[in-house]
Amino acid sequence: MIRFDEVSKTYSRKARPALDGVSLEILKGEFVFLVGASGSGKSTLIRMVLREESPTEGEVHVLGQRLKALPSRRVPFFRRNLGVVFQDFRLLNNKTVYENVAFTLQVIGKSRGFISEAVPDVLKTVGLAGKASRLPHELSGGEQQRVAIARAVVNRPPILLADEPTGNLDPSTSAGIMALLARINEGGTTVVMATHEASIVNEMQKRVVELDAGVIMRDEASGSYRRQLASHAGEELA
Ligand SMILES: Nc1ncnc2c1ncn2[C@@H]1O[C@H](COP(=O)(O)OP(=O)(O)OP(=O)(O)O)[C@@H](O)[C@H]1O
Repeated sequence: MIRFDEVSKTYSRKARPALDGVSLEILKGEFVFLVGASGSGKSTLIRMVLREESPTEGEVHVLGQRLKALPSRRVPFFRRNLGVVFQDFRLLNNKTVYENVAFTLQVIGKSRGFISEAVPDVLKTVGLAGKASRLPHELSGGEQQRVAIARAVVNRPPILLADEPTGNLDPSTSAGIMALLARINEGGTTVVMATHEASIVNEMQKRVVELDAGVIMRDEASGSYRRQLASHAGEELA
């Protein structure tokens, strides 16, 4: 689904690399947390999957496509396969919940009939069936993030990328968003989520890829926010 082969990224020649020799394979249907300190390269990795950034060295493959070989004019079409959610929701503030979700489908040329079925369906999935005509400012933060998730998945992309999707939410609202992401993942969507929130990662026990200064220092099939020592089962390292 997603493969990084020895990928490095240096934004400017003087700076240290944001990613440094990263090799990684993410399979269909996986739920993967990207963790690591601020500046460790999580967002850079996500932006590379979207082909918003290109590697300085190495190759990125997404859905069988070698991204380096993808012509720029085909990038918008390629991105239809990728749902994206950010910390700051990025909704269109003058459009209703319904219009925010419908808009993405209009842009890619879906028929009115398709849109009028798909939008109520996905709003129901994210728990916003009764709020279709609200404007974003009439919603709580958690509800706004649900709209953003609805918009990201309405076209049923095989991959959902989430960059700190719970970063602006309180713990109980975050738990609801994580339950929603888990449900979307159970439907077969591959989810890659960058986060700083230890409790969420510890709770979910999914694959954890930890970056440190652009290097993968840990990749566990079912892990916690911090590396666990086998001899100290259950006890976290500081
Ligand atoms: N557009 C850019 N131009 C120059 N340097 C950048 C750019 N984007 C990121 N960097 C640098 O690359 C490194 C990795 O940044 P990145 O945003 O990928 O980290 P992160 O792990 O997502 O951090 P955070 O958790 O704070 O979002 C940092 O040193 C950052 O300053």
